[in-house]
Amino acid sequence: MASESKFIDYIDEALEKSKETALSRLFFIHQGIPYPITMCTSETFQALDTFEARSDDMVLASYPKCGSNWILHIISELIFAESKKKYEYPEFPILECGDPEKYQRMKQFPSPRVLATHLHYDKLPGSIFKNKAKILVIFRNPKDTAVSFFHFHNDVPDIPSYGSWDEFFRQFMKGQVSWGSYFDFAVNWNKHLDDENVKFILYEDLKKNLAAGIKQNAELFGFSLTGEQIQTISAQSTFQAMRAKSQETHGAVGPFLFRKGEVGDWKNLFSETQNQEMDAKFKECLAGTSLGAKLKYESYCQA
Ligand SMILES: Nc1ncnc2c1ncn2[C@@H]1O[C@H](COP(=O)(O)OS(=O)(=O)O)[C@@H](OP(=O)(O)O)[C@H]1O
Repeated sequence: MASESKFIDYIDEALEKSKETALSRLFFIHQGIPYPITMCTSETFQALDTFEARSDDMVLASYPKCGSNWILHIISELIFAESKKKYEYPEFPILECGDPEKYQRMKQFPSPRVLATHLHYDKLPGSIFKNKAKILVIFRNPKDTAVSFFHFHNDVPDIPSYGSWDEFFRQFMKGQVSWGSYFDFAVNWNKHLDDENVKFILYEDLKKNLAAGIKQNAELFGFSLTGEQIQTISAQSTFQAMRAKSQETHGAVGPFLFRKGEVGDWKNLFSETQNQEMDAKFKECLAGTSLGAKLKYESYCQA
């Protein structure tokens, strides 16, 4: 039965498709990047070229498992605080997921529209830049990102599982997971973090100081909120608060999506060899870069 939430309906449909999909058949490649056939189609990618961004669209760009649902929640609370109207997602918020007609329907949606995406920078529709939509780029340290990704596959009963953490790690390092390589995604974004209309936020910073992160997001998207409103949103955006409501907000997958919400969980899975391999990859791709410094790798991945 269809629920009241488009969000939950979409997730349930994707889970239903996942049940019949073996890991070996999960991906299709579009412009060199693997995407899950349960969420993306080449027809939708083709239609995405016709998507017209607006200058007041709020674009949330992240690699999977870096906290997009957290930021989506914060943004909808910011909209609620200012408009007093609950922000209902008229479509599943990941821009590249859904049926090809979604971009036609989106033309009718009132502003502001909130669009999340896991697309790499160079795969984003050109109208986002042409029409100067604001983009918030969310990053999380690669070790916790990989661990979160692995658990999502292996904990959710209907999503194809990997044989072991070691197998997942090998595929993650090769970029043969949904939405491709974390490191390609990062290298691509590294050149654009100082572009006009682009702001960066780090999962670990948000975790350390939620109120400051919420304030920063509010400023980027032009919300003027009181300190009290920021505190209220902070209380509703903690991991515990979001996990407690996750079934209501995200359906059956909720408790798996809001799994642990910690920094440093990688220490429970990474072997010494895997640590060395990822440290070397980080060095090769990001050492000495602006994003490399912003990720605070020594603090979050080596301490
Ligand atoms: N409020 C809050 N505080 C701290 N951490 C949070 C919060 N909300 C979501 N999360 C954690 O974000 C991870 C899921 O990331 P995404 O939402 O980007 O996942 S997805 O790619 O859209 O499937 C996933 O990380 P792990 O718990 O490590 O698996 C979520 O728990």
